[in-house]
Amino acid sequence: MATQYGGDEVSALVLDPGSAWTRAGYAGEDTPKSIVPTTYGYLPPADESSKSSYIIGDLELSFPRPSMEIKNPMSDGVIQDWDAETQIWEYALKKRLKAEPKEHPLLITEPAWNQPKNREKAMEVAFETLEVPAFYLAKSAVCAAFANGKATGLVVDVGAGQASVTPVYDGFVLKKGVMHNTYAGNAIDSHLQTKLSAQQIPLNPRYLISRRVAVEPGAQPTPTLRETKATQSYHAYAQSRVINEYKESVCATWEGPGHFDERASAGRPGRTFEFPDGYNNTFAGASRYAAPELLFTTPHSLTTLILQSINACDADLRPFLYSSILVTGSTTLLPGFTDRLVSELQAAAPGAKVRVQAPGNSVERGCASWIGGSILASLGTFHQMWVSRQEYDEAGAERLGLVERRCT
Ligand SMILES: Nc1ncnc2c1ncn2[C@@H]1O[C@H](COP(=O)(O)OP(=O)(O)OP(=O)(O)O)[C@@H](O)[C@H]1O
Repeated sequence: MATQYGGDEVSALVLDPGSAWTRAGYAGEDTPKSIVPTTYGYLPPADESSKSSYIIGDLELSFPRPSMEIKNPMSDGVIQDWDAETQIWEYALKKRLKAEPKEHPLLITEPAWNQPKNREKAMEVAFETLEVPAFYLAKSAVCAAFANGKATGLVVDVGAGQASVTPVYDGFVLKKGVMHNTYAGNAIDSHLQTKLSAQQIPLNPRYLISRRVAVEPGAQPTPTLRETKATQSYHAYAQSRVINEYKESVCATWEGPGHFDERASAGRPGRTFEFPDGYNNTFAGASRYAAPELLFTTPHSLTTLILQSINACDADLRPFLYSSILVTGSTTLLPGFTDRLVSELQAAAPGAKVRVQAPGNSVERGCASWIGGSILASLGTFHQMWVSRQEYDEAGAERLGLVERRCT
């Protein structure tokens, strides 16, 4: 479906920058065609006459390069390094999607806690660098609600860098109820890394292995390793990829009621996993359930975040929010997550009618913000909402006011 813009029918572009993945595609489509890691490689200038360069993309990061450092332009869900982020946007839109941003309006999603200066900067990059004809910033949580056919609800998003809770009412964020913290996928990964190292599992990443030798379950692996000049940050990045695979294949959330119980989990089946260097074993009990516990047991657990968010909203809205919780973000794909969330909330708010909606399909769960942005930007009425290039040019020093006024 195309968006009416300036009398012409052109599809808008939709860009959803996340801390793990930057998703891009055409409005009206079901899924983003371009999904690029937000983590990138940085090559410093070799000498005074050369320039630094950015290495972007899964494949490009599958092997180390001398002096390439691995970085991430985001912190706290918010863009900090605009030079790098701009390169990632250009890569996602031009190289991967093969789109020409000059010809399409662009909708970008943002977290509900984004700061005005950062919003202005996103608009500046869109108009000045990507040279788009029109631009809009939409709240990720509002988009995630739309993707699930809702204009009102409590959006609980657990991704890589952060977990957030955002009340959405009639398509608008209720700002006083926005809560977020960093207990999400990356925090689970760090916990797993500590535990796996304590078990003497070497976590050799793929790039290091020149030959793998089959070993018995639980035996130390005996691969032939390559000599490389990988930086420490590249090695850590490559290890984090292995931990991610382990987590996604082995880990689960203890579904409750109550916290993870070592004895109760004793009869549960384990999961077999083989590391790239050949180490393999069947992992059960704490190896599966302990790390995801941190979502529910830290002082700032997801349950606390949700209660704080609901209690910050008007009392007459609270029952409705309890009964329209929507979970999104790929960390919520951990088996047992939704059951545990329901059980924790029922225990913490007895009497409240708790209902949690979680799309079954992993793409819908991970890409909900993008999908909602795709729906929003393809609505016939949306063309009235875009900030046009003319408005941007005319606003001059008032650009901050323009983005704050128009992209509410
Ligand atoms: N099947 C799975 N089980 C558990 N965790 C998963 C699964 N699939 C992906 N993840 C984790 O989800 C996180 C990525 O979440 P998501 O896809 O929502 O990214 P994002 O939108 O870039 O994140 P953020 O919300 O932090 O910006 C990673 O930590 C990844 O390991």
